[in-house]
Amino acid sequence: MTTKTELSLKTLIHGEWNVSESGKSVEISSPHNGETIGQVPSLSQEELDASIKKTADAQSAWAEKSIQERGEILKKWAEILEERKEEIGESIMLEVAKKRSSAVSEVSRTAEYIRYTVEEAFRLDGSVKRGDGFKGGNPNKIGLAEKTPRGTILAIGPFNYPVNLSASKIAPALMQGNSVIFKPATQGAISGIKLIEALIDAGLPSDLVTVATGRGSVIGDFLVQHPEVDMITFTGGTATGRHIADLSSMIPLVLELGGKDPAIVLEDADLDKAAKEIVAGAYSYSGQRCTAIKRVLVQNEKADELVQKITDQVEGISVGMPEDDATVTPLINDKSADYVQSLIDDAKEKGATVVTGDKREGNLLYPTLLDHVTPDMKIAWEEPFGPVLPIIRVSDSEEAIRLANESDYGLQASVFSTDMDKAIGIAQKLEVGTVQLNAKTERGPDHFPFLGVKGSGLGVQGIRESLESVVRDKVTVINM
Ligand SMILES: NC(=O)C1=CN([C@@H]2O[C@H](COP(=O)(O)OP(=O)(O)OC[C@H]3O[C@@H](n4cnc5c(N)ncnc54)[C@H](OP(=O)(O)O)[C@@H]3O)[C@@H](O)[C@H]2O)C=CC1
Ligand SMILES: O=C(O)[C@H](O)COP(=O)(O)O
Repeated sequence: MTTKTELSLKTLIHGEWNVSESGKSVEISSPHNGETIGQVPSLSQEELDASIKKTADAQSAWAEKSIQERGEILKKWAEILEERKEEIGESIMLEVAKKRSSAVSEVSRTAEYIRYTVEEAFRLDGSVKRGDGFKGGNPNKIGLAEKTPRGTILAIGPFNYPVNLSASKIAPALMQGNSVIFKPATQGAISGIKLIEALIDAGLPSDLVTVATGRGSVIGDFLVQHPEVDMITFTGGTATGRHIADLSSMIPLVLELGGKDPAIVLEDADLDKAAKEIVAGAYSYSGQRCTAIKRVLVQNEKADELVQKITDQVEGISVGMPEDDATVTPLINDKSADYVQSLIDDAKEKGATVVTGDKREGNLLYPTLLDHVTPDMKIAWEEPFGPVLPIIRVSDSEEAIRLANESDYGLQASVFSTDMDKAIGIAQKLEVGTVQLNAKTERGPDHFPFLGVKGSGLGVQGIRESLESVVRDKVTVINM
């Protein structure tokens, strides 16, 4: 069902589907075969400015609708996405070279996310306080602390989950009565437009969303600093996140950024289980997941055995094209592949052993396992976003904890041990958002809080947490 016809897509601007007034567009090609899939409008600052104002103006009427009415539209959105999952999945597959089955399941996962968001929003309430709860306070004062929308939310998504990580920002924002400026990743923008088409088809008033297509390097700073933007929720690289944090002023930010998740394997671990989880965690979607396992810290005594078990599995990973449902597919672009290759080359020059892989065809990198990686090598610290896993051998759990925490990142970590007390003790010392005991690092289930510390982020996502992030308190005091 691969679409060979080029699409000339319109974006949602001024409440209508349109191209850019300038006639400019950005061409989108498939990472795995270079074929042009289509063009998305490259919007100018003037166009964006007018559309953002219109979207901001539409917000108060939306907030006045009942939560039931908003929920009905979002539930319909989920239903349409489920109906269109093959078509939208195809688009994800072509745009970001994600294997077909994962691309389709990303759409179903998104529909579930939206449904849960609607249900969870019904359960969130404000609070009532009596004035005499504070010493010297007056019982005749009753404070009603309601949750009110922040206004207009700028949602910026990454390429690797162009539908799921966009909807997981847009759905909570709309459900809570906000309007949305959606900046999709350019590589992923076609899928992002299809996501919003489904939303408008579900009955959302079209001026409530502006889809800000165009390169982030051209329009990003303008969007981030726009005075009508009341909050930014962003997923992407740490450098971009820091840049956004520096530019924006006096507005709340939620940032989900990069990671360098370690898998700590203790001498008493079940090595078969650890190897299976580590391989799935490190190489799925070619390692292009913020939550991918990006280094293994294993105790010396068990390192040889673990490396052998991991190698056996890595050599069985399917490598190829997303249409064939291969696990490892070409990376998002040549630049990314060059960077991953440079990390491999640096490690080799400094004495690491290539156990398997280190083979490249254009931007297709074969799954690579590096052993005897040491802290002087870049790959011990930098985030590759590709299918390469470094093994760092450690003498004890204290060294593993120290190396884990010396990272600039702090998204997730895994601890493999059959001694739960010991594993929990280590988990408590790790400076990360989430620790997985005896399992790979991953975001789901999606209603769990999801956060990174240090260079991995700011604020919390998850369903309840995302809903809470897009509202603020509004207090009315009844003076009886
Ligand atoms: N912690 C998490 O939950 C996740 C983190 N990530 C991280 O994201 C990175 C890979 O994703 P990638 O898409 O390449 O990340 P980028 O940071 O390159 O881009 C993310 C988004 O930001 C936009 N952007 C670029 N410049 C600006 C700017 N100046 N102002 C505002 N927006 C801008 C991009 O637009 P454009 O595409 O047009 O450049 C894109 O929509 C990895 O580091 C990964 O770890 C990814 C997924 C999840
Ligand atoms: O972008 C990412 O990498 C995701 O947030 C991770 O999600 P996953 O763990 O479900 O792949």
